[in-house]
Amino acid sequence: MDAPTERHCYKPTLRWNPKVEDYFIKAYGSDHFACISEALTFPSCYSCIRVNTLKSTSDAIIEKLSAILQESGQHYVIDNMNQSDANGEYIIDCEHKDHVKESNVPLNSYDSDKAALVLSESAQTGQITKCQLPGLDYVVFVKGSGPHTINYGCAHDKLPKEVIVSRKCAEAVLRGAQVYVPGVLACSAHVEKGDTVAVSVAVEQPVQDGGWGIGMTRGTVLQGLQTDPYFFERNGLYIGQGTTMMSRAQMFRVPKGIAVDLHDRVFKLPSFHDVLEGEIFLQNLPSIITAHALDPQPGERILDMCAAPGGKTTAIAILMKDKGEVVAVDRSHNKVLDIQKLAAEMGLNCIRTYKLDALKAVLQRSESSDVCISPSVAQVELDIDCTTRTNCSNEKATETTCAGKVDMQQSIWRPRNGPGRNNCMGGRVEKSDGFSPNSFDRVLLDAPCSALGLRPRLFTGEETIESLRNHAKYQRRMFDQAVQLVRPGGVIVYSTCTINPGENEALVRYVLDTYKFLTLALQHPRIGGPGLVGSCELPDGCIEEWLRSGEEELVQRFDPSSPLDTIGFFVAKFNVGSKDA
Ligand SMILES: C[S@@+](CC[C@H](N)C(=O)[O-])C[C@H]1O[C@@H](n2cnc3c(N)ncnc32)[C@H](O)[C@@H]1O
Repeated sequence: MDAPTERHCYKPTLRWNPKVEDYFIKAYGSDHFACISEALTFPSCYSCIRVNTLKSTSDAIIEKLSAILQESGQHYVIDNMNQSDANGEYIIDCEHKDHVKESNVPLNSYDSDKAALVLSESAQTGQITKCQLPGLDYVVFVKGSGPHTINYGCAHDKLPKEVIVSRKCAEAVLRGAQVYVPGVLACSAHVEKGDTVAVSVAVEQPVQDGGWGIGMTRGTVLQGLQTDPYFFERNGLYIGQGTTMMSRAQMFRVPKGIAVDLHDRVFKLPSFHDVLEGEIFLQNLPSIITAHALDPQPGERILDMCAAPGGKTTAIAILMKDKGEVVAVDRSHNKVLDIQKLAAEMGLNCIRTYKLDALKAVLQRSESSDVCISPSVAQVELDIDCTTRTNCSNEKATETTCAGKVDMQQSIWRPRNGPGRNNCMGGRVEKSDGFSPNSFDRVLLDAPCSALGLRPRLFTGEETIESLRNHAKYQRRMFDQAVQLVRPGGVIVYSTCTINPGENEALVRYVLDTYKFLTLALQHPRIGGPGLVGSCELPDGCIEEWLRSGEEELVQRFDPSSPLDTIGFFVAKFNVGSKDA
């Protein structure tokens, strides 16, 4: 067999909107941005698992996972998970991270040395390791490997049979998933069950109207010729080789199932789909650290403003030992059901879920009375809001003012057999009209964002300067609601999974300039890097202000090209002073 070709390899290049690319180059410098852009196309080389400490322990989970991995015959590199380099910096051993050293991204001076030390200790235990950072021993890492070079068996006159998958499918496959039927876009002719196929991905290309698109009909027959759709565009976009689980005809006839068993992968990452349900949750390290930074205490009342699917909600509830109240809201009905399902799986009772637009999270009061009235006075919604109050262990005085009217409504609407798990009636999604001002001890705003930190990403061209600005406006309006809902003396944590400074440092600037009673707070643990200081001129001439000197060490910016090898993420924590000042 011939050696792998330039075509049959994994060397993707991210396509950015040119103005967005210019903006990021101004923000990061061209070398650093090139590293970030490259890192985004790779998955992290380890899986991060949060253990539900109310049901199990890290040691028990490590034992169970080892047994599961051994049984499933999944092949992993069983060498050092993490190691410190000569400077004592925290390096996760990963073959594709060569560019990390070139990028010279500084690790922050806070906990990075400690992280290096404790994580290098954990390296000695092998493939599955417990996080040694103080307070984070409920986090377990499982190492993967890659990128691997795959020999697709190309000879001069013979090309492999092929399957092309959608970008979303490929991004999931790079994280360890299988190739499922709905993700398959095209396949070679005469493919039968059991054939060996090379799998590549079709990434959006510029189209005539100036946008981006996939000009391929699902079910396209590939001839192995240069006239095949996306032939040249797929150079360097091969993600693995596998065995078909069904014929070509079936792939485009059946609605579901595994289409290709991808046994030779560019990245080998363990798949924990449906494994140890309720005992563990697969979660990015920065997300775990965000819940930790909020520092929720048992008995407190916490608001998670954009909560679905509930990763951080459940992390918060566990940190509170399931004591107190975590109010988890999301604007999507189905996503609220996801939070309920996760809370039930994890056996958490302190979580109450609501469908609510976070932009309208502050309850409106009627001018003529002290009674809380929603703009759309829906009876069932009033009842629901008050069900929470009657069950709440740490009600706030402001909320008891509704009691008279509430009792009446409850007698009409309360279901006979009472509320079920998490006070959700039989999986129903309850609507909320909002919450009283100053009624939460802590608020988490894990804002919807451009998600330009998620990994792996094979396309980013859809974001424009305008769309980035719209995300930022939306986040500010949400933050305005958070400020009203948190009590004086409370805490707000803001986070995003984007590398866009406009949604991160610029939000912090807006907050500190607008609300003088908010101050940036120290976060524990702090292993992310410093924030960006200064300002940047946008293409339309507007100046975007970021952090001021001294503020940068108070936020955590997780750089995807840094040795921590996480997704791109940002966390800011604010202490809330007296609102009268
Ligand atoms: C970044 S995700 C949250 C992830 C979640 N915190 C977790 O850790 O599992 C953002 C969420 O915000 C929700 N969202 C977007 N706009 C919203 C709005 N106006 N009100 C409430 N939720 C909203 C989306 O439905 C999405 O589930």
